[in-house]
This record gives sequence, C-alpha cells and structure tokens, in this order.
Amino acid sequence: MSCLSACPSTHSLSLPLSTTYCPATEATHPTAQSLSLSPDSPQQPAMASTAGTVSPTLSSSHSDPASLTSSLLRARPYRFATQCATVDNPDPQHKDQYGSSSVPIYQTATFKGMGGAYDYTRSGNPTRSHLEHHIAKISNARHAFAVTSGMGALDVIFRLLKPGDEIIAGNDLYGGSNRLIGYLKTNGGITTHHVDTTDPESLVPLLTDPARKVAMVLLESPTNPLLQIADLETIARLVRQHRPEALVVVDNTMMSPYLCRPLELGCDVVYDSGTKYLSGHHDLMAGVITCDRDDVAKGIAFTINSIGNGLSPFDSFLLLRGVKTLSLRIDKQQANSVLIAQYLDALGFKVNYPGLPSHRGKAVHDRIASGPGAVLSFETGDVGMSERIVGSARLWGISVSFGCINSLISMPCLMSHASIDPAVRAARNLPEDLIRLCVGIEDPQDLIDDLEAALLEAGAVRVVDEAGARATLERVRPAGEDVVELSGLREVQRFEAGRPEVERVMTSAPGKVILFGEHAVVHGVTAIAGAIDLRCYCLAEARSDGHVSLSLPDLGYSQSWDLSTLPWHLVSAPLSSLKTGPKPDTVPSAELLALLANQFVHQDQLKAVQAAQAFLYLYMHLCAARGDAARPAQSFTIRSGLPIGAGLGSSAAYSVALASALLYSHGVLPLPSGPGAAEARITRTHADLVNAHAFLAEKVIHGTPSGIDNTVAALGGAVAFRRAVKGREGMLEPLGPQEGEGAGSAATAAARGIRFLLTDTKVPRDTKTLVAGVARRKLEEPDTINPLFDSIQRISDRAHSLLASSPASPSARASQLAELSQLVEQNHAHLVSLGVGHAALEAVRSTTGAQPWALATKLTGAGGGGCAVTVVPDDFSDEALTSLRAALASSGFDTYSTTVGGRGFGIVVPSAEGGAEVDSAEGGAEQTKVPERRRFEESQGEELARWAEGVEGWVLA
Ligand SMILES: N[C@@H](CCSC[C@H](N)C(=O)O)C(=O)O
Repeated sequence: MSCLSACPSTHSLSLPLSTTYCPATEATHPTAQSLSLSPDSPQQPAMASTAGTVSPTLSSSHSDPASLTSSLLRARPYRFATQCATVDNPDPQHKDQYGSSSVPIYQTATFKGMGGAYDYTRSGNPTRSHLEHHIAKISNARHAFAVTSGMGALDVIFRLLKPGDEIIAGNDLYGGSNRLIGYLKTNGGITTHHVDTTDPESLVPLLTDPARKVAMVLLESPTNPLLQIADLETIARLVRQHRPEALVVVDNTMMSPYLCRPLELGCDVVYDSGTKYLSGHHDLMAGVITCDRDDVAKGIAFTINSIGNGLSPFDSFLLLRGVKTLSLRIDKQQANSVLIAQYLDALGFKVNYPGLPSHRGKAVHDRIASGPGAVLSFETGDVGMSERIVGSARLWGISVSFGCINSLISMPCLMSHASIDPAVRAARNLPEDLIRLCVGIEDPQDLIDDLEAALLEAGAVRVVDEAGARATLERVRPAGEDVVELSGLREVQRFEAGRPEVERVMTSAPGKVILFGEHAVVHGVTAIAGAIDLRCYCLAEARSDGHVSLSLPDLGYSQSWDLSTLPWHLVSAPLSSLKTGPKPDTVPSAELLALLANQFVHQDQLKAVQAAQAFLYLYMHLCAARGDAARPAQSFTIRSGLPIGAGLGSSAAYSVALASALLYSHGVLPLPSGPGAAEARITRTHADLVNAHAFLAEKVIHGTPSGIDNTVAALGGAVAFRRAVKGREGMLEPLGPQEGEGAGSAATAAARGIRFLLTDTKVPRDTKTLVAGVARRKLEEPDTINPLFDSIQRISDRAHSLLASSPASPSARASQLAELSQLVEQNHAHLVSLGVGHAALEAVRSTTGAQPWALATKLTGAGGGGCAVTVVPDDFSDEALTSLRAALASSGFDTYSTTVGGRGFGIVVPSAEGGAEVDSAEGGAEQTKVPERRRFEESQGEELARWAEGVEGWVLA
C-alpha cells in the first residue's frame, strides 16, 4: 500500500526533512505479503482482535462467512502496540532492494546524482525518513520531524515566533524549557507569561487582552516535576475561540503518543524528548515534533534544514528500534509506578501522581490520556531528608531524565530544574525537598525494597513492628508537620468517645450485574443493571475503649484507630445535610484523604486500604454532619458473599452495607418499623439517604464512579442508566420499586425473579485499559464503532421496556425471557467486536450454549476476562443447572446462581425473641441478635448466605 504516493504533499526533494503521513490510507493493515515488502513489515499481517472472534450473527447471515470475516478483520486498523512494532513505510523510494528486516542505517553525508530524493543528510536521510514516517503513524499526525534533542525540538518550534510575540506557559515546567524562554526574552524580544495551567480560565485574560500579542501557548501535562494536569482539550478550545492565530504547543514527553495524543485534542504542535520513552534506554539524544498543519510543517522543515539539527542516521536507527517496544515498556513502567505511588502514599508522604485517586487533576487526566505514566514525585517535608533518601538509594540510579527502562531518582531543584532561579522556584511553589522518581521495568518488589531501605537509612520512616513477613513502618514527620497534627489533637481532645445510638446493627446489600450496555455506557449509551442475590454483610457493634475498628476477613485485614488520633479538624464543618446526605457532586476532600492515608499500617493491600479509607471517611463525615461531640466507639466487621473485584459490584455492596450500618447505628435513620415487626418497611427516602452516603464512599474508593452500582445496591431492582455526555442530560431510572411502594416492596420489574447464572472466569482484567481501548477505537474507527454503539442502544432500549413490563401469563413470560436471551447474544457479539472479549469467556459461552443446556450468555462488565452472565429460563430444571455448573467448574470456573432484580439493602430489626446470642454485648438498648457468630466471620461463599438467611428479622429495601 502506497500511502505516501496517495497523499498530496508527498515526500519530495523540495521538502525532504519531514515525512508527510496519510492516516486515512495507512491506518489499516498493509496489503498482502509480497516481495516488495518494506523493512519490518509483519510476517503475519492479520493480527486478530483481542478476542479473535467475530459476531456469530454477522458471519452466519452471510453467504460467504469466511470472506466476510476475513474482510472485517482486515478492515480493522492495527492497535497501538502493533503499529509501534511494525515499521511500514510504503513509499517506493524507501523500499530496500534486499528486503532487509530492519531499516538500514544510511551512514552517508551526501547522495550522488541530481534530482533524487536525497542530496545531503542535513536536508534529509532515508533512515530518518523512515523514523519520521513511523512517528507520524503512531502519533496519528500528518507530519513528523526528528531532531537532535527535545530542547532542539523546542528551539525549532520557537523559531516560528517573531520578535514582539508573546508566549503563555505554565508555572510548573521543565527547567530547560524555562531557560530557553529566558534566552528568548533577552535575545529575541519574545516575552512569556507564566500562569496556572491547571485552571484553563487563568489563560483567558491574556488571550482576550488586545494589547497582548499572544502567538503561542506552551503546555505540559502532566507537568514536570509536580505532575499537575492541564486540560489540553479545554485550553486548545479557549485558544481557538479567543486567539485563533496562536499555536498551542505541547511537550508530551511524560506521556508519549501511547498515553496521550494532543493533536487529537485540538492542539497544533506536539514535541517529545525522544531521549526518554520513545527510545527507552538512555542510549541516545533525540527530539521529535509532530503537527497536522502543512504551513506549520513547512516552517519547521525550513528551520531544521537551515540550522542542521536533523537527527543523525545512526540515532534515527536506534530511536526507530526503541519505538517498537514503546507500549510494552510503558505498560510495565506504569504498572510499577502505580504500586510505588500507592506505597509512598500509604506511608503518608505527599505524592504527586495522576494514578492516585486523590490526585486533584485525575478526572481531567483520565479524559485526555489513557494512563498515568511512569513519573511521580513526592515531598518529605525536609530538604536534608530528601537528600539522604536519594543518596541512600542503590537500585534507583541518581540521574536526570526519565523514560529509561531503569528506575531513576532525582531532586529536581538540584538537577533537572536547577537552571531555574531559586527565588523563581519558590515563587512558583516548587518544593525544594521534592524527589522525582522515574520508574523502570524492574521487579516492583525490588524497587520498593530499595526505596524502603533508603527511607529507613535516611530516617524518613521507622519500624514499629518487625513481626510478620514485612515490617510495619511509620513515617517520621519533620518538626513542622507535628505542629499541624498537634493542633488537630488538641482540638479533638475536648471530646470524649461516646456510644452509638444502637448498640448492634446488622445490614446487608446486594451486588449487581450489568445486563446490557457495558462499555457503550461510557459513551452515552443506556446501560441496564440489576441487583443480584449475592450480598455483602456488615455488623456494627458498640465498644467502650475510645476506638473505632474495621475488620475485613475476606481481605485478611483488620485495624483499629484511637478516635483521638483521627484528623477531626478537617471535617469540623458538616459537609452535608443529615436529611439528604452528601450532594451528588460532592468531591471527597483530597486533604482529608491524604491525612487518612497516614492511618494505615497495611499499605500493601490496596483493596483493603481503599475500603478502610472509605470507612474512615464516611464514619468521620457522619460524625461531623451530626455535629455530635461524642464520636461513638464502634467495631465494624464486613463480610463479602460476592467475589471481590470480579465486576459484580462488591465495592458498592460494601459501601451500601457500611453506610446503612453507620446511619442506623448512629441514630440518623430510625430502625424500620410497621404496625408489627413483620410489616416493617424501609422507605424510599431512607434508601436514598443510604445511597447518597454510599456514593461518597464509592468516590473515595474509585475516584469518579458513575453511581449505578451503589444505586442498584441501595434500591435493589434494576436500573437504566445513561451518563451525561456532550451536553445531553444523564439518566438513572429505577426499573423496580417507586416512591410510595416501599423501596423494594413491589415487583414492578419483570427482572425481579429472573434467574441468571454468573460465571467467574477468574481471568484478571484491567478495566481502565479495556475502557481506554474502546475509546481509542471509537476515535480511530468511528465508522465501525458508532454503529455498534447505536445497535447496543437499541438493545438496551428493548431490554428496558421488557424489564419494566410485567408479563400477564407464563407464556408471555417465556417469550419475554426468550427475547432477553436473543438480546444477550446480540450484545455479546457487539462487545466482541469492540475488542473486549476473551477466550475464557468464549469457553463459558460454548459450554452454556451447548446441548443439552443451550443457554444465552454474554460477558458482563469490563470483559477481557472477568464474569459472564447466562439467562436461565423458568423451565430450566435444577438438575440441568447443577450439571451445567459442574461442567463449568470442571473448566476451572466459579459459578453463582442468582436472580436479578431482587431487593436492595437490608437491616435486621431487633426483636425481643430473636436468634441465639453467643457473645456478650456491651450494655445498650436495641441490638440485633447475631446467631453463631463464628459462622458469620468464617464461612465462605454460599455458606455465608445460608448463615444470613438464618438471622431473623431482615427488612429489605
Ligand atoms: N543538565 C541538564 C539537565 C537535563 S534534565 C533532563 C530532563 N528533561 C529531565 O527533566 O530530567 C540541563 O541543564 O539541561
């Protein structure tokens, strides 16, 4: 396929410096293998989708299934990793006469003859052209240029400016860029205004001031070294609106084209230091520039030829080789970074990393990029301590730069940002004690071990308990920080721990299954989810020792806190009304979350730490909202009858069970009552209050959850949910109980009572990557993906009306289930086409779809592994279900039989003659009787549900 010859501004002698890339023609697979292959073309060009399967509906309805399947496979553009690995420059001028597998190094200064493509390597070189073509391809850019360093790239870009022009740049930016900006001011008559680029509005006064000659906006996101986030998309829009002639230029080095492609967000020019992630091995210096505008490209090409800083043939070869493994390296470096950021965060350091839920810019970053990257920074509070940590590290190399496969540690103020005047650093709030970590591909445990040794040797942490596999550490806080804590402590010591209103409360909440619309829901399509009858259980009990504790036996976690040591001063102002709970747009306080993170000794258990953080946040929030000085001393034990982290809403079930236990035990909600205990009801208003609190807990755990999971867990039934996107309002419509019916009393949804079989493939998946992959395909292949979303919307709409109706007869019910089964099959086929299938899910489908069972199954949730959901018709016998479960178990899958659309959260209402009580309750009036407590704490899976059924007095929403 000859992309370049098809493009109007083909590589030519007059413009030999850059390669013009034509994404429309080359984004898809190359043509069949032939002798004219260019170097590095894949030997197996038909790389299948992730799932490797195509909708059975599509293939079976076509007269020639093989050819349709084949053409569908061929029509798909390669994914990013494949694009990186396949160097495929189809320009006939670049074909190698020997078919070399890698691009040769044209180590020559001159080329013989006249009128050829090349004459002089300063002006152009085939090895560099190959590299530039490749960079343009993976950046989805029309033009790309390779120069001798990242700063060389910025210099070339700055030469698009004229004396008198003005630049807007960030407060936090790389020291080398700042130095060049200073040079421009002194020698080029070009001035720069530094603003807070985390707030797009801060640019508007300069953009709209007619006296200002703003010709360029220079952005980094995340910034170097504070990892702050600039909303590139919004800023580009504001610049386009107010100053259309100005260029938006982005230093994308931290992200690379793998994680962020600013041209797609509306920016004009993007540059990367190729020294870093693109090459990956710190064995060359390079810079790359990409842009779409032909006039800008022409100016850049002119400068590079004039000053002669085009990348040398040998470095072009090395960089091309490095790019091939870009996504592979970043995936590993990023995964390591997340662990290291969590480790430092849990120790109580102030960590700057957009992969942490508490990062201020996380929501914006998640919108404009597909991963947090592999650079993070943290503060110790003391310059000397930071110097000792850096000096004590061994595996972490002390070095400037980042993006290398080896992990590096540095102090920006002494190294990469030393060229910024200390007074300017102080004015721009760049902490002198900041340590920057650039994470490599080593084993993360070795990295953490080395860091931990350095922290210990530097006196930044101390051991508080050496028992167990890993010592428990505590951060040693510099003197300045103690003052803050002490003032908090003085304040809280005025209060005494009290007792809860209800001495013992037991609650539960269901998990959920997404029946239709997963993935598409992210893009504004309706999703349908329903409550399942696997539940989470919470037991809250009074204690009298001034502590609050949390025990999560399923995660092997237990911790208690002295109430007087919690940072109460940060929640002294109530965050919400007790009547309505936290508002839907309440954002958890990053400051409080950061301080709460100091409270955990088990930093290595991410899920448990997140759950505990949500617990403390909710507990403290409720105490503050009650305005009650007496903070009740309580212990909470929470068990999960749901598989954790399998996409069945275990965290929402946890949040709802916890929120309801807190609200009832603190007396915010009265215990449900009715004319007699049997008629006790939970009202919709009370369920909404539980839901509002649970949503806050979900935000603490997940950052920006949609709210669908906690709503299903609180209210039960089924819901139709649509996100608000592109100015269209969102929707969260319960398909089950309505106000006045008792939150969960009426069987209005046909979903109630429909049996489903859930199968956990136990294949771990990375939801975020799968979601990002679909989003990327939507951008790259709108003509393929948008029709799939439209079809999923039609499926959800149909399911919505089916589930909202109540079939009048058994035959109507049978037809309803038959139609639901068809929708399940169709939705699954679309999900596979979106690329989120997995062989294990297909194995489940082939078992459930085989005779004698012949049931419809789809993946549920993120896909790529995880769980599958199978519709079980009413006439499907228990024996058949047992044999099907046995067949699935023999393939190594876990199965759960459930009904969907059942009841929401529940509470055990105390009764005088309840079940046998086995442990001593401490005083108190009302309390739930808990039979066979050991079974509650120790039984597994369905045995836990059986235990719960034995507890008398459940009232369910
Ligand atoms: N001595 C060099 C420092 C290079 S810093 C390299 C890189 N951009 C980083 O952020 O680490 C200089 O003064 O330029």
